[in-house]
Amino acid sequence: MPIDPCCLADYEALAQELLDAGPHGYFAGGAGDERTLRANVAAWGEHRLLPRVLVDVHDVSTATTVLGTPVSMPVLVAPVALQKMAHPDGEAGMARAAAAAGTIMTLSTIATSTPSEVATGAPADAPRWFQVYVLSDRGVTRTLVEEAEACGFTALVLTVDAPRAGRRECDLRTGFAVPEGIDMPAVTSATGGSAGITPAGFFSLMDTTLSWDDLETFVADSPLPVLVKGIHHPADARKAVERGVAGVVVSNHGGRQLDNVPATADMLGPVVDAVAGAAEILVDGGIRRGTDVCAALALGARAVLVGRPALWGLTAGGEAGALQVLKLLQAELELAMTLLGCARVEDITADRLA
Ligand SMILES: Cc1cc2nc3c(=O)[nH]c(=O)nc-3n(C[C@H](O)[C@H](O)[C@H](O)COP(=O)(O)O)c2cc1C
Ligand SMILES: CC(C)CC(=O)C(=O)O
Repeated sequence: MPIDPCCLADYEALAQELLDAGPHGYFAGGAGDERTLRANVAAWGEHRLLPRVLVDVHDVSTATTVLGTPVSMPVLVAPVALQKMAHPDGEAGMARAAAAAGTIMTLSTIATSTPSEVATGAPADAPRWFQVYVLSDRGVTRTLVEEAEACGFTALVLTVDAPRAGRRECDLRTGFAVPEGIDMPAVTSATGGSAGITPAGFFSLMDTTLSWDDLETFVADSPLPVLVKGIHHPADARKAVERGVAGVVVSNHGGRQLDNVPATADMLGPVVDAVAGAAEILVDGGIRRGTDVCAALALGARAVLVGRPALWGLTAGGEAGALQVLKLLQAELELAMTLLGCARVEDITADRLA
């Protein structure tokens, strides 16, 4: 790496230097005018933190649990497609980095590795989640989910905010298509090949009829806990909980789907209130600092996920780079907790918001 990155933005700059315009635009870009993409980052900064002093902070721990699973910190790796396009280490490298950091990695349906390749390429006992896109060819989805269950993934994350791709103008400008040699097994199973496919191409595989009844059946049939990802409206969070989900991920897909929706920092509180403790609430979008993690927890999230930051680390240094990013966020979180007067994650409550 050309410089010693000292914050996540440094990794972002490194990733931009290393990637061609097409892949960079796909990874970095958002929908439309990218208002929501920018708002996601900015809005965490609007929730100001209010320290309490003279608290014993000689021994601060970022450890917590998510759905009962112990993790080193309330920061998980979000599902991100096409990771071998960032670095040959791909999803297995990301899974090893998450395991080394003591946290959970979520594997995308549109990954460049199968669930079993990831499971064999990373420590067997590390917790991993599998993100589910329901494709029109439901047999492809079922086979992938069964493979993930068989090789030890511990939860399913059903993404519900992406029946089509948002209007991603970076991809239109660069004419982005998946480069030769990058295979997505799910796409290949559904179509016979994945060379040269565009974002519109892979989104055309989605089952756009997906409904609340499907969610109910999916949860009832799943041997694993199910989280639903892409919830914006508090009433939808309640409906998901009524159908038995174990967790709700407040997410606008990193500003990549419908532009002009609120920042996730602003959607979180109403969802927390609506769910009232009946399921764990996670949030993603724009988390770039340990202080952002503190704000999310103070607003009632159990944990956050990071998408692009982990990808910048992977781009910059493969598995080692992704691990550095996760460790950096953990160190920032530990420092923020110390200065906020919170020795334990459960001490980060609404009382610490200005
Ligand atoms: C390049 C890229 C690919 C993504 N692929 C998926 C995916 O396959 N499945 C999914 O549920 N979300 C996907 N997401 C959304 C992320 O899981 C997450 O919601 C988002 O990145 C969070 O915002 P952040 O990047 O600001 O952390 C993707 C995001 C990016 C940036
Ligand atoms: C391959 C896509 C379906 C992945 C995705 O969710 C995205 O690009 O945001």
